[in-house]
Formats: sequence, C-alpha cells, structure tokens
Amino acid sequence: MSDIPRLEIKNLSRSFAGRTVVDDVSLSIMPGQVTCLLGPSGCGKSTTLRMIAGIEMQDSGEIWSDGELICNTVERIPPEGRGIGLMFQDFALFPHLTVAGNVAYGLRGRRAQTRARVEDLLAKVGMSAHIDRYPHELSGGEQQRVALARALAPRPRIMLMDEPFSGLDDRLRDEIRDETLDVLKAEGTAVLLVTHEPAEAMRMADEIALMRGGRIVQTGAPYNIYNTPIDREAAAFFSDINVVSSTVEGALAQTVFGQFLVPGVADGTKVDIVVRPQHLKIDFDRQGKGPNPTIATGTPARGTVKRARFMGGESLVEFTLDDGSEMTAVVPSVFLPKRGMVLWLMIRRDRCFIFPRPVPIPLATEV
Ligand SMILES: Nc1ncnc2c1ncn2[C@@H]1O[C@H](COP(=O)(O)OP(=O)(O)OP(=O)(O)O)[C@@H](O)[C@H]1O
Repeated sequence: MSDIPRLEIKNLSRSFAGRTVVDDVSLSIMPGQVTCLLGPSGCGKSTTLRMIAGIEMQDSGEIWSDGELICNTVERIPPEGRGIGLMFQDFALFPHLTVAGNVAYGLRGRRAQTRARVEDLLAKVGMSAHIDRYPHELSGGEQQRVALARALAPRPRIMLMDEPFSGLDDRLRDEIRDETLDVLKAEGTAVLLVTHEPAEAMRMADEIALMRGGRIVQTGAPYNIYNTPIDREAAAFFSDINVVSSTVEGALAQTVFGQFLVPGVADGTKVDIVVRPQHLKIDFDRQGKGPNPTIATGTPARGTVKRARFMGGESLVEFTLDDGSEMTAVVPSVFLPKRGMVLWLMIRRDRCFIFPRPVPIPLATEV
C-alpha cells in the first residue's frame, strides 16, 4: 500500500476581518481512513472543510492529494476538479429526479455503466427497492442514504462531511453512521468528517483531530485521545469530569484522596487532578470508617449522597465530600443510594490525569 496520503493539508490559515479562525492547521488522511475534526462550535472546523473543498481560499498553507498539489496561495485546482465529494447537513436531493436520477446526476459515460454504478451503490446503502421513487416518497434516513450514494457515485478520492447526520433521530443516526462507514471503507475513500459531538467522532473515526480556537490541539485514535487528553479542557470535552485541586510540595500533591506523585513539577505549582465519573470507586461506610487505602485507589474520602439518578444502565450519584467539595460518580444501576447516605469514594489512580494549571498571562500594563 502506498504511504502517500490521500489528503494532506499543510499549515492552513484563514482570517476574517483580522481575526484568525483557522490557525496553522495540518493533517493527513490515508485512503480508506476516517478522520474526525472535532471541536466546539465556532472553532473553525467548517472553514477548514470549505478551504479543502475549494469554496473558501486560504490565506496561507497548501492542500495536497495523492502527492499532487491541489491548492496553495498561487496555484489552485477549481472545486469540481479536486475529486472531492461533499456531504453536508442540509444535503438536498433534486426533487424532480428519481432516486436513480439523483445518484446518476454527476456521472458521465455509457448508460449501461452508469446504471450499473447506480445499482451497485444503491445496493450498498440498502436502497435498491426504492430506485424509482422520488425524494418526497422517502423518509429522512432514506434520503440520507441516497445522498450518500449520490456523493459517492463519481468515486471521489476524498469525502468531506459536515455534521451530515445531525438531522436524524438517535436510533436512525447510529444505524446510518455505521452503514455509511462500511460503504466509505469499501470504496477506499479518505474521509474528513466535521462534528462537535464527541460520541459521533468516537464512533466514526480512525483518528480524531481535536480543534480549539482555530488550532488542532491533539490528534490520535479515539482510544488514545480519550485516555490521554493533553489538558483539562480536552478531558472535559469527552465527558463530565471531577477535578481535585492541590498545590505541589516536594513533588507531591496532597488531597483528600491522599498523595499524588508529580515528579518534575515545581513546588508551589497548582495542579488539577482530573477523573471521569466512571473512574471513581465507591464503597460502604463501616461504622465511620472506609475501606483500607490501596496502591490502586489511594486513600478513600468520605462523601454524603446529594442526589442519585437512575439512568438505565447506570446510576449517576452526586456527592458532597467532608471538605465541602462535590464529586459525581457513575455506578451500575443496580445501586441507587438514597440522599444523605454516607459512602466512601476512591480515585482509580490508573485512570486519573494530573495537569499543572496554566499560569495566567498578565494583562499588558501601560508604561
Ligand atoms: N465568511 C465569514 N466571514 C466572517 N467570519 C466568518 C466567516 N465564516 C466563518 N466565520 C467565523 O469564523 C469562525 C469559525 O467558523 P466555522 O464555521 O469554521 O466554525 P465551526 O467550528 O464549523 O462551527 P460550527 O460547529 O458552529 O459550525 C466563527 O466565529 C465564524 O463566525
């Protein structure tokens, strides 16, 4: 297999009215790979996608595909010549064309060949039985499948997808996401999918590029991004988090959960110990005492149940600790403690992250 990326963007930047909204973004995607550009609203995801599509021009940077220059600030292949398929949230099928007509729309060549491609794609997206229907005779999910087939029909090298599933209800969305992935992988298309939903990115992506304030701050497989976030904000983007704060003294951070080792961090540095709710362990109170400390979970801290909610497969339990701080734990739903119950909490040491607090940048003072 070639090691030349299907899509490679190098140092792409774009400003609007003096404000940089895409800032030195680089990434590469291999054939058949799905990369999700994930980040909060307004962080520059769609602008990045529009530059790759050729709808928007970059101020600086280059776009390459299969080793061929697509666009820099001097040369530019027009959008229709880039071999890029687009699938956006507000995809619109042509209402006056049948399903077959919609999928065949962008295809050139002999009739029999075109028909074979249309039939093949409609079979792949499970829409063969609807080939002669019109869009208004289809459900939202069915229309989405046809839109996918239409986007794939000209065999794009690259597929750009901008929140393509957000118009669908949850159940259907999961089904269509999985089917879409299967089809895209089978076609060997490189996919860049924009989303602000971590769950969607985790489900779809081979690689996630986490974007914030116009920059890609972390790139990696979903497992790695979730389990080794680069900072507190990155951890919080994927789930609720609990934060225990402390100040370092002698390479140790003292907390109600015992000591945490923080080698190489200077004395006086404030640190946040971050743990996801599912990585807190809870245990019963034994006449005012908790379980014995262990290496895996450190010292237990006593908490009183403030609120417990049954969530189906799990329960969400909010605690007030003896020092007044609050923490949330996710536990199996067979356990739903009552408000006021005293329990002991422990942090799974192998699943917590310790981040030094960023030092605030002092405001410039006039001289
Ligand atoms: N043509 C434009 N003129 C001026 N500002 C723009 C233009 N296009 C985008 N912006 C601004 O650039 C920033 C990034 O927009 P962009 O659409 O890329 O974000 P996004 O991450 O895709 O957000 P969302 O998830 O809400 O779609 C926003 O603050 C937006 O208002």
